[in-house]
Amino acid sequence: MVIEDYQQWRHVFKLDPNKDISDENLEAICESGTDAIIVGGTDDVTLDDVLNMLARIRRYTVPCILEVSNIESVTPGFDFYFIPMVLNSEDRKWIVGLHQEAVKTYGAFIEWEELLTEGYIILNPDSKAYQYTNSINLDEEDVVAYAQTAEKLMRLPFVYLEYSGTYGDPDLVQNVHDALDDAILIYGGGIKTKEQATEMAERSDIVVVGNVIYEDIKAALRTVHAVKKVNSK
Ligand SMILES: CC(C)=CCC/C(C)=C/CC/C(C)=C/CC/C(C)=C/CC/C(C)=C/CC/C(C)=C/CC/C(C)=C/COP(=O)(O)OP(=O)(O)O
Ligand SMILES: O=P(O)(O)OC[C@@H](O)CO
Ligand SMILES: [Mg+2]
Repeated sequence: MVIEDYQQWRHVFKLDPNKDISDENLEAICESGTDAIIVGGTDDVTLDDVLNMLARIRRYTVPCILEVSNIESVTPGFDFYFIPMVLNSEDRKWIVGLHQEAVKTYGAFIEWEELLTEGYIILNPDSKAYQYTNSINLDEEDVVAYAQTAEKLMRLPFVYLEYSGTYGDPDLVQNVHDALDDAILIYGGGIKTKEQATEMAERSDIVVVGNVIYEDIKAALRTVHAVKKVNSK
């Protein structure tokens, strides 16, 4: 796979290693035409579950990424490793602390070109990810400034507006998109319909669809075509 391929991605499914999915549904997800599969979750992500997910997804040609949530569950074999830095966390460990520890311990074994950093901004106070990472509440100006900090000062390839579990504010997503020049804007959270997928695809670069896979597989699959139909970035 060409390393720059991700710059063209528009739609990604996120599979939680901690949740069950049938072979039939996994095949439908992998063969859906989505651009990539992210394996990731907030808590209880184990090496066994990650390895199992990787082996099952590798039966298909779709690119497969591990979004690292803890160091114990990292394994070779993924196309990319997405590394979240939670910019609005109160606790330095989620911004750079765990990362420094991982580099200190495993630096010699890391294939750096496989790692891509995501400037995470977590916006749903009720989500597990928000609570787990001690994130803080932001107004719109703060969000835009964090996004620009990620792009202009930290030069991160991705800014991730994370509404995990709830549908976000399209105007805010649009304003963040307008404020960015180079970073790829990822939107994730609460997409359950093709209309929502379209709305967020019009305002971001990559749309992530997660939980609905486990609730309504047909609705999840419909989001792929909806996103691919949107041209404007
Ligand atoms: C190839 C190989 C084996 C070499 C070794 C390479 C190596 C060690 C690479 C790692 C290098 C590195 C710098 C790692 C970073 C270390 C680390 C642990 C960083 C912390 C990352 C972080 C901030 C995690 C927080 C969790 C988080 C933000 C998760 C986001 C995902 C999310 C919101 C998922 C949705 O949640 P879900 O669980 O689905 O929630 P619901 O159940 O409510 O839906
Ligand atoms: O699970 P949902 O709410 O679709 O969110 C997708 C993704 O952004 C979660 O990290
Ligand atoms: Mg989830």
